[in-house]
Amino acid sequence: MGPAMKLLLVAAVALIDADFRVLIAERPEGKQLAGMWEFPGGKVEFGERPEQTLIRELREELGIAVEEPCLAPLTFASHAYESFHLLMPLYACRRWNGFVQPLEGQRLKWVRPAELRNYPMPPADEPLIPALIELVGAGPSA
Ligand SMILES: Nc1nc2c([nH]c(=O)n2[C@H]2C[C@H](O)[C@@H](COP(=O)(O)OP(=O)(O)OP(=O)(O)O)O2)c(=O)[nH]1
Repeated sequence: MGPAMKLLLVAAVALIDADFRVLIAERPEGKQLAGMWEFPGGKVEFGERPEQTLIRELREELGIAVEEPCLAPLTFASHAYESFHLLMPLYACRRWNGFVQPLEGQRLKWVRPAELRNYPMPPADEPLIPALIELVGAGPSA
């Protein structure tokens, strides 16, 4: 065993629209992994369940309201970054209230799962793409 590594729990969600596209957001300048495209979400705070984290983050970051039964577990990432080990459940969500807005100034894109590979994503995210393709299909352009 190597030195003890901090385990970081982050909840993420693939919002899926009526055209079978998935929402990704660009990580802003100044943050770790800046310029990479990621799924909305964030760190699970003390006392939170991952579903509560997502409901909170989706309200804060995108201005939409999601109900817990609409968050379906899809897959997860387990990835060793240099200074922590990321454990990141990825949920899928097709229903929400309100319109997605970039409330934190982040760039947003709706993309077909098969096109996710055209966007630089954090290394933890790449293994998650096949599960999304499987779930919603690659789309007509693939
Ligand atoms: N939300 C999200 N985070 C991801 C993904 N892939 C991935 O490696 N991460 C990592 C990046 C961060 O280290 C961590 C998420 O933390 P965060 O977004 O809540 O926090 P942050 O690094 O922006 O820092 P902070 O200022 O909010 O503390 O998980 C992803 O698809 N979505």
